Amino acid sequence: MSNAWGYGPTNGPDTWMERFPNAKGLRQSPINIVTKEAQFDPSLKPLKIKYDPYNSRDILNNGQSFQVDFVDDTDSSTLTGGPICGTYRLNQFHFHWGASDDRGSEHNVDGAQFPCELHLVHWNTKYSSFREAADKDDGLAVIGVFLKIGAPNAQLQKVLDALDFVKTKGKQTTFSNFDAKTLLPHSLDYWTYEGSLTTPPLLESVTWIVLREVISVSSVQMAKFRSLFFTGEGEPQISMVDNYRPPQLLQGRQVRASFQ
Ligand SMILES: NCCOCCOCCNC(=O)c1ccc(S(N)(=O)=O)cc1
Ligand SMILES: [Zn+2]
Repeated sequence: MSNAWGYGPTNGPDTWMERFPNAKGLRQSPINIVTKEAQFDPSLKPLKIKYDPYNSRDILNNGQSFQVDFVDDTDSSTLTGGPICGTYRLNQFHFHWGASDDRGSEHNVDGAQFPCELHLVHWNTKYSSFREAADKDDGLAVIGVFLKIGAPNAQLQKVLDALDFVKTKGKQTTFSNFDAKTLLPHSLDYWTYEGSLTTPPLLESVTWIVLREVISVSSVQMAKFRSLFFTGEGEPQISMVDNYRPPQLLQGRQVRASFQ
């Protein structure tokens, strides 16, 4: 397993194309969003987000990030409207962050990086499961939310308090009754483009929906993210930081805006 992909000097994003040919695909993510080149599309609908706290299940350190998993066997936590057709179910959310506050997000805006980026991952219910949807052109929709250094975020703190129990790879613990909607900013204005998973297998199946408005996170809270480890219990500790893929080529894709 030593050749597993990761974010280190020998298994990081620049090596991924060796085992995951999608890395050289034409709809890879993340990207740098050049705001002046994003075209307002009046046909884009408002996002409709309905999350039921009852569906939150557990929190897991998967060795690349940590994720909060949701029970997705009913349509009780869904994304509809926006650029997508049909109903997509919330499967999990997770984050990407840096070793310091000057980097960490995957998408950039006009060349600027944020210290952290939240991804809420949804799958198209025209397919029978996340796994079946994961490699379809219209299989997944991910909402990206930037975190900016500012006031402490009380809703985020509920997630961060659980990190003490999932410090190392493979650890998980129950995480119930969490309302993911409380992590969203007031405005649901967004940019959208066709892209991919930002980690191997880099499947080109994601409609990206990146929110324009940021949510806040304090520097102390960012230090909590950095207290996790990529490595498993009993292994030499490697801090879980800089778990982000840099921006990829646009390859002629259009980024649309839901706002003027
Ligand atoms: N293992 C072969 C089949 O793979 C199925 C899909 O990959 C499953 C694991 N990866 C993910 O679920 C997954 C989900 C979201 C993102 S991201 N960062 O693009 O939001 C990246 C990865
Ligand atoms: Zn992600």
